[in-house]
Amino acid sequence: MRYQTETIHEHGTPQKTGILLVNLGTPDAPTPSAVRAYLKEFLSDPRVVEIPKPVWWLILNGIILNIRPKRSAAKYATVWTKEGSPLRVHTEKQTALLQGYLSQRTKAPFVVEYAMRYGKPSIPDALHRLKEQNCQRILVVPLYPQYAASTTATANDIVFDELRHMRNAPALRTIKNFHDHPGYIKALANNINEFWMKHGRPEKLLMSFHGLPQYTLHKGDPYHCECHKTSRLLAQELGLKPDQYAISFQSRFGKAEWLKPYTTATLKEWGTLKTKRVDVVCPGFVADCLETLEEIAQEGKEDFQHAGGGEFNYINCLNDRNDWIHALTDLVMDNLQGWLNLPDAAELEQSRERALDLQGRR
Ligand SMILES: C=CC1=C(C)c2cc3[nH]c(cc4nc(cc5[nH]c(cc1n2)c(C)c5CCC(=O)O)C(CCC(=O)O)=C4C)c(C)c3C=C
Ligand SMILES: [Fe+2]
Ligand SMILES: [Fe+2]
Repeated sequence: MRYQTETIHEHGTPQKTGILLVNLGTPDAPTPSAVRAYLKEFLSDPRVVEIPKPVWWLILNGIILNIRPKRSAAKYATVWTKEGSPLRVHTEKQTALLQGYLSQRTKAPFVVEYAMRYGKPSIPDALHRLKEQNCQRILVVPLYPQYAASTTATANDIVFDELRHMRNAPALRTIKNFHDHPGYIKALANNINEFWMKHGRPEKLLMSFHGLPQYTLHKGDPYHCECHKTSRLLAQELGLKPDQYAISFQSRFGKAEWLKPYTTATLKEWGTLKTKRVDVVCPGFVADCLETLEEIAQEGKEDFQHAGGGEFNYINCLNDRNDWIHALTDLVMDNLQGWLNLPDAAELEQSRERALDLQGRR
């Protein structure tokens, strides 16, 4: 009786749990037209740009989409790989690895899919794929350690919107953030320590996070505080004293003030001070992308050294590291409490029979 409704529709097939990893999205190709389509979707999202629609529409279509696609495409071209955009390549690997790690941890049937908030594969398509594979429970995992309305919340919006149109909608859980998850912090520290084991320690470690407009802090985004907590925990794990590291915010977009200090300003200042060696890590990104490989590893290095700085190293994101995928598996398992005892196929078949009897259909 417990599974009456499902059994009529699902005909005794065992239910599965779906895990949906969501990242930001990336263009299909490093070309102005592909970048334009991507930017149009991204920058038309009112969760990302909070300027009244008519005004923003004119700026976006009149100026930004005429200038930025060409410039950004040239930047994308410098980081593009044979397999495609780094963000997509890493997210695909993370998806496949998580599927494997979960099946080692538990016998419960899982399906792991990934989606991009902008571009492909879309969140609605991924949700339908999960439903087709009989996932009646879905855990959404936005791959942003620190929560922001412009990243985490907008990904959730699309999920919720899609479920509104489903007759037999799955149960749904979302992960808000994991900025202080011990496994995530430990994986970040291991990654940095491994780099230092090979190359020695820098004079300064810069922890650079993606920026946000400053008004988001006053409007209530916990993002700024969560970035600070991540950096504090990471410094603690690495045994760094306050003068050995700093936090900064990168990727400023537009004319408004963004969270400070800016990454470029910090790197230029450290260059001017003749800092001998700086290592930069980007803990807010779990996968390398344009913002890390081009903006930090290339432009950041140039900013620092042009101002007079010495050695510059960019330390890669967590990508497909074993300890990080284990941490992600832990995070997922922690959020599946009470969901793992799925009914087996025989049990479902029995209750289906009962349900059909009750409906007088046999
Ligand atoms: C990690 C969290 C991110 C936050 C927070 C974020 C906010 C944010 N971003 C823009 C504008 C742009 N971001 C762009 C690229 C980009 N941003 C993130 C992550 C966050 N953004 C990632 C992972 C990427 C890389 C995508 C890739 O394909 O590799 C871009 C596009 C590139 C460019 O033209 O510079 C823009 C534009 C805003 C306005 C914003 C918050 C208000
Ligand atoms: Fe961004
Ligand atoms: Fe950028």
